[in-house]
Parts: sequence; C-alpha cells; structure tokens
Amino acid sequence: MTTSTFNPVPAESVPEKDGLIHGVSAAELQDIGQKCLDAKATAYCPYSLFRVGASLLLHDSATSAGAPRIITGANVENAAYPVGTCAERVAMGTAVVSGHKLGDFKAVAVATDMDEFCSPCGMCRQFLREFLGLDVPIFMFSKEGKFIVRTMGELLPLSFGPDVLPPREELKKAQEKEARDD
Ligand SMILES: O=c1ccn([C@H]2C[C@H](O)[C@@H](CO)O2)c(=O)[nH]1
Ligand SMILES: [Zn+2]
Repeated sequence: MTTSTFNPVPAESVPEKDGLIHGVSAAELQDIGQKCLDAKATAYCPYSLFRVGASLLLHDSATSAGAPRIITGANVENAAYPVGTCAERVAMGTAVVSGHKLGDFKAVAVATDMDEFCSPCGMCRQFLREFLGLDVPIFMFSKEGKFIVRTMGELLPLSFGPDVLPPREELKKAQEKEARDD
C-alpha cells in the first residue's frame, strides 16, 4: 500500500455497503487513486498537454506472489494525432499482455489535471468492457482527489461484448445454408 496522506473524497453520494464502494475498500481506493494521479507523470502528450493517468486494481486471486496488484498507464500521443492512445487502453493493454483477463479486475481509476472528472472516451469504454464485464467500478478523480464512480455497465449501457458473438462455426453453417437455399 502507498503510504501517503492522499485522501479520496466523494463528490456526490456513493453506494456504500459494509464500508466498501462497489466492493472496493477505503485503502484500495486510496491506493488506486494515488497511483492513477502518479501515472499522469508518465504521459507522452506534447500535442494536447492533457495528461491522463489510469490504474487497474486486480483481485487478490488474480495476482501471483510478488506481482503488482495495480497496473498503471498514461496517454501516449503521436504526431499523427489520431494514432495516439488513451491512458485507459495503455493500462489495459499492459494488463492483458501480462496475462490478465475477464474476472481479474476489481476496479479502474482515472485522473487528469482538471478540477472536473474525466470519464473514459467511447473507444476506451468499448475496449475496457471486453475485459471488465459490466459490474466493475470506474473511479474518476479530479486533480485534488475528489471522485465520482460509475460501473462499466452504467458507462456503456446496452453494450456489445464478446458474449453476444455466436460461435463462428454456427454462423458459418447458417451462412452456408442460406447460400444453398438461395
Ligand atoms: O479518458 C480519456 C480522455 C482523453 N485521453 C487522452 C487522449 C489524448 O491524448 C488527450 C486529449 O484528448 O487525453 C485519455 O487518455 N483518456
Ligand atoms: Zn479513450
């Protein structure tokens, strides 16, 4: 755990149950909040100068001994502007290539240098949904550590995910049948 005086403060009423917010303890929230704020320092954003840090909290069961429980990322821009990548996708890509998958993630946190809260862009919401599922909370921090929280499902209602795709074999057979029947 980070030993700091960072103190996350909810900016609106948050759903609390047994002292947890969407299953996340105060100590965990302090840790992912501090880590996403720190991760901003690693951003490469010479074009926008808009630094974003993201952190992903893994379930205990998803981490082997000695491995970090929190994975971070920051935005990485490019002279060809649309090629740049957001902090959330950098963090999640790092987690995925480290072997993490759906079911491993307990929470996400995002921070910018703004007084307001930055929520993941549409592309990141879709990207994260694949690996988070719908119930994982996403904490959005202001630069002072105030936060709001929404679940993945709240940020991306009626979402399209891997569970919607039928097996390819099934689609192939249906399409072959359709071609035969034409
Ligand atoms: O949730 C967000 C929103 C924006 N950005 C980045 C993309 C770009 O580098 C900069 C300005 O949009 O901020 C993120 O990393 N995450
Ligand atoms: Zn994004």
